[in-house]
Parts: sequence; structure tokens; C-alpha cells
Amino acid sequence: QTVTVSSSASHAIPSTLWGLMFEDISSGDGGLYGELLQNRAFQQVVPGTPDALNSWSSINGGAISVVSDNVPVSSALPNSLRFNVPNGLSGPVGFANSGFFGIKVDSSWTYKASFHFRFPTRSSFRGNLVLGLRSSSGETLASATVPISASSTSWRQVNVSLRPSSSASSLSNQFFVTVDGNSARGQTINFAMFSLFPPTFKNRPNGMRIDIATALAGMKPGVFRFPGGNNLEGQTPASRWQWNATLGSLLDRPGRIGDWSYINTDGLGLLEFLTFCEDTGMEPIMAVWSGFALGGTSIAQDQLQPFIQQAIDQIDFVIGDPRTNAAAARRAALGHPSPFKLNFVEIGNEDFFAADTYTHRWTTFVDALQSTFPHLKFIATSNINDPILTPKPQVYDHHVYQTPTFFAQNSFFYDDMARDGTLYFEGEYAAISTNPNDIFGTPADGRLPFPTMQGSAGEAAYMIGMERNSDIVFAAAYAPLLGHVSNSQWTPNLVGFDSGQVFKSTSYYVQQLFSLNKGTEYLPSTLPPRNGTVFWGVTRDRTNLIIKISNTGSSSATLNFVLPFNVASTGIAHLLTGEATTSNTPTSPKAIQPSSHFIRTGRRFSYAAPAVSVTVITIVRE
Ligand SMILES: O=S(=O)(O)O[C@H]1C[C@H](O)[C@@H](O)[C@@H]1CO
Repeated sequence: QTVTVSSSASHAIPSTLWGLMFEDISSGDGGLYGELLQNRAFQQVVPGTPDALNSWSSINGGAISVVSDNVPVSSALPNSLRFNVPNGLSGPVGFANSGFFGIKVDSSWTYKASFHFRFPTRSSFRGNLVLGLRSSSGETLASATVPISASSTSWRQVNVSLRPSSSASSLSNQFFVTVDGNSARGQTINFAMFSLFPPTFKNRPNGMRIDIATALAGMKPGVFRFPGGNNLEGQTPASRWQWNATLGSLLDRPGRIGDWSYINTDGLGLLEFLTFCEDTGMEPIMAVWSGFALGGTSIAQDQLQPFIQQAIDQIDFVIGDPRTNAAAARRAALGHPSPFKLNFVEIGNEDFFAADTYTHRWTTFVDALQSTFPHLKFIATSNINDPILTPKPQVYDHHVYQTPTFFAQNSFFYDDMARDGTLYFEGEYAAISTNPNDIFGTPADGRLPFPTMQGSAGEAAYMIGMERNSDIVFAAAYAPLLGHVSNSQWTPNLVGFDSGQVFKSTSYYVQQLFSLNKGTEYLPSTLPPRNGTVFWGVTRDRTNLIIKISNTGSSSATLNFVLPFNVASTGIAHLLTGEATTSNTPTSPKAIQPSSHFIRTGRRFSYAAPAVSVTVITIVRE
């Protein structure tokens, strides 16, 4: 196959092209968000039920229960851990938290532990709390002693730093709090709002886990879509994501029942999202709730005003003027007086599930928001031009979960899209099954537990198409982004993790190769055959010519490039290839990784793309 490259660029490559889609789908709490304790504040649990004590356990007979405290630590956190020391015990007695399927104990880290406690009954008792980190077999790895007295019934906060004496060999470790069973016999102490943080990305308080955040930043992503995805919507309007409930002190965040069957702490909230965007150079694509909850409730058009006002306030928190706007003043009070960067606001999520009411919800929201924020672009989430929406959307968010083959066969999906001023955001895409008749089924029925090399090559073919059409595709994001390998609501995920490490998939490497070698202009070239198996695209930036190739076929393919200008006689081929069905997994985390090779290049050169491979060639321009 000969590929002739044009000397003049057709369009600029948007800086926003390759980005991240984030929602809490076993990915925020216990994942990207740095908090190490699960069920740290007993948010949204029912006192007295087994779930209320999720992740908490007794040590040596300590009696623990979750109670609705008659003197709650805050109005947002009504529940406390009631701890009682029965008579007749000796030695350390207390309770422990097992984290999110483990807690990594690293002796090079300083951990920050915090909790609030109060004695419900005043007494002359004085004693010591011993808290810290221990292996599940009971070996103490780090500890601190805090003197306490029952001289007052008011809440007091404990803050201590913990430096493990040694790193634990396994992840099954716990955070613990104990008292001496004999001297504290009969005592009752209430606890609330526990927190245990490792060092965080950019050392941000209430920040992100370093290894995961670093892996995400390592893709140099252009955009960050949040807070969902389904997790924006709520099963009912009352349990929808609400920006104002995710701000400020952790004592003021009630948490919510998320849309992936577990409670969200909302410790990772709107300001943390925006700060993360600034810390990694991503532009936010922020969603507002659009009046539809996943349980099926749509808000009637004449009842939408409060939700529209909440959306206006959410946007004002991000970009408003603190001198004239209360929501913006909250942003300033939280330490960020200047506005954040924001150009795109998404109205809802996947509203093709509720297209019949989206027609009025879209109109009512966009009429109000566009007049309040004239410079923003609003993204529609129903199917493209179906139903017809008023006003006509400037942007659509298109999602596709499919087989590897589908992606290879749809590399030209955007070539046929009308150039009528509409922009497109490929907000979610991934090869998730090999079974075209059951895309969302179980692994037994073709679902992928982890991305595979053939899935990643299919995605690369589709991405080559989006790059070619990046005059109208301004952003795209693989979804879901993150998944805990021990407990996920969805597979495959771009990045897997457990409480100790990060697992980068073959699809992660495709995203990274494409994003780090984006180029700034698109150079048209001989089009790949639409129904072929090999796809390529050419871009350039000031220093490099960049050629992206995906060979989704089962045999090597040689491309003969003919360039209209001089380039260096040696280039670099960044190659990702391996067996079609191979994945990087916790047991084989580095099964397939990119490798870089020098290749001979020049005005004319050939490159043999191996079967099932993705290659990014970079050549210095003369
Ligand atoms: O069950 S789905 O609707 O397919 O869920 C998908 C689509 C939704 O936007 C996102 O939250 C989720 C996984 O990324």
C-alpha cells in the first residue's frame, strides 16, 4: 500500500482531542481519591445494620456499633461509631478499618490520620488512645499515643502523623484504634469522621493518590469529563450528584448513594476535580444534572427552575465573579478567587434513555444557561439529531461500546458527518466484548475483563478516524477510566488498580501514544480502505512528522510512504503489539508494553506494521 502525504495541512488538531472521562465507578473512593479508609464517616448508612459497620471490625472484644448520635459531629454527619470497653478484658482493646480491600503500608510515607471523638458521659476517666497501622495478623507497623480524658462531653479532633517502621509485605493491613482493656473497662467513647491519607499528588490536602494520578497525568490528557456518566444522575432526583454538597470541610459533606451500588463520600468533589484539572493541564467538561434520574423520573418542564438555578450556581462556582456572585464567593473563600477554565458544559448524561423528556429539558436548561453564560458551549447527550432539539445543539456527546472489529469497521464514522458547525465529543468509547450479539454481557459471553491487544488496535483505528475528523471531533475519551481490580462495577477499564499498585492496560498505552504524539496540524494522505484492516493518519508539529498506524489484521502490512518534503533519514517507531487476546492483568501486568525502535525514514520509506499492532512513528522534520 502506498501512502502519499499532502504538503499542506487540512486543519489544526485541537489541544482537547484526547482526554479522560471520570465518574465514581469503583474509581473515586478507594481509587483516585487519596482517602485510605472505607466507610470513614458512616455516611448514608442505617445505624444498627451490618452495612453500617462496613470495613470496621472489633479488636480483642471491643464493642462497636454505629449510632445516630444525639450530639452529632456535624449536621451532615449524623452517625457516630459507638465504642464500649466491656469488663474483664486486658491488653489492647479497640477496632480497626480494613481500607478498600487493603491498605498499602510504605515506610517511606508519612500518613496523616484524623478523627473526632467525644465521651457521651462525663467522668474522671483519663487514659490513652493508641492508634496506627498494623498488619492483619496484628503486627504493629506504625503507632501514636494520644492522651484523652472524659472531663468533657464535647467533640475533640485528633490529628497525628504516622511513619511506619517498616513496609508491609502484603496489602492486608488495617488502621486501628485501641485503649488498654483493663484501665478503660466500662468506658464508652463516640468516634466520627475518621480519615487516613497517604502523601497526595502535588501534596494537595484531600488530594489524589499519587500513583494513579501520575498514571493519568502521564497521558497528557486535554480534557476531563466529570462527574459522570451514570453517577451524575441519581436513581432518584433526591440522590442526584449535587455540586454544593461536595464542597468544603469533610464534616459538611453528607455523601450520597452513588449510581454504581455503593455510597460515595463526595470527598472527591467539585473543587478537587477542578484542582486536578489545573494540576494536570486538563480542561474540564463539566456536566450539570438535567432533570432525569436513572430510576426513570423526569422533572416536568414547569418544575425545572430550582434545578436550573442549581446548575447556574454550579457554573458560577467555576467561573463566576466572587465580588458579585455568592457561588463564586464560595470558590474564593475556598482559596481559588480566580475563575477556572471552562468552555463546555454537558446537559445530563446519555439522555437517549429519556429522549421523550429531553426535548423539553434541553430547551429549558439551554435557554436559561446560554443567556446567563453566552460564551459557553452546551453539549447534548441524546442521539445525534434524534430527536431534533431546540436550540440546535452546538455539540453532541456520542458514546459507543462495541467489539474490536466494530471499531476497525467504523474508523470512518465521522467522515460522513455533515460539516454544519456542530462539534462532536466522543465522550465514551471502548472495545468491551468480542460478542457482537451480547456487548454488555458477562465474561463467559464475550465481555472483556481487561482490554486486549486486539481491542486496543480496534480503538486505535477508530481514534485515527477521529484524528482525521478532528475539525469536528474536538474531544474523545475512553471509558470507564479506572477500575479497582478486586471490586469493579464494570470491565474493562483503561487503568486497573488495587490498594497497592496501578495496572496500565494496552488501551492505556494507545491513549498515551496518541496523546503524547498528537501533532498540531493534520496532513491529509491516501485514505485507508474503509473496509480494510490497516489504518493510518499523518500529523505534524513544529519539529516532527507523526504517523499513526493501526494494523488490526492478522498479518503484517507494509506501507510505502511518499512525503512531499524532506525529513530525517532516521525516525523512531513506538510500537505496541502482542497476541490478539492478551491483556495486561494483575498477574501479568507488563505482558504488553510499548517499545521504541529506530527505523530508516526519508522522503520515501517503507514500514511493516506487525499483525495486531499500533505504531506511532515520529520523524524530525528537515
Ligand atoms: O450502563 S451504561 O449506560 O452502559 O453505563 C455506561 C454509560 C454511562 O454514561 C457510564 O456511566 C457507564 C460506563 O462508562
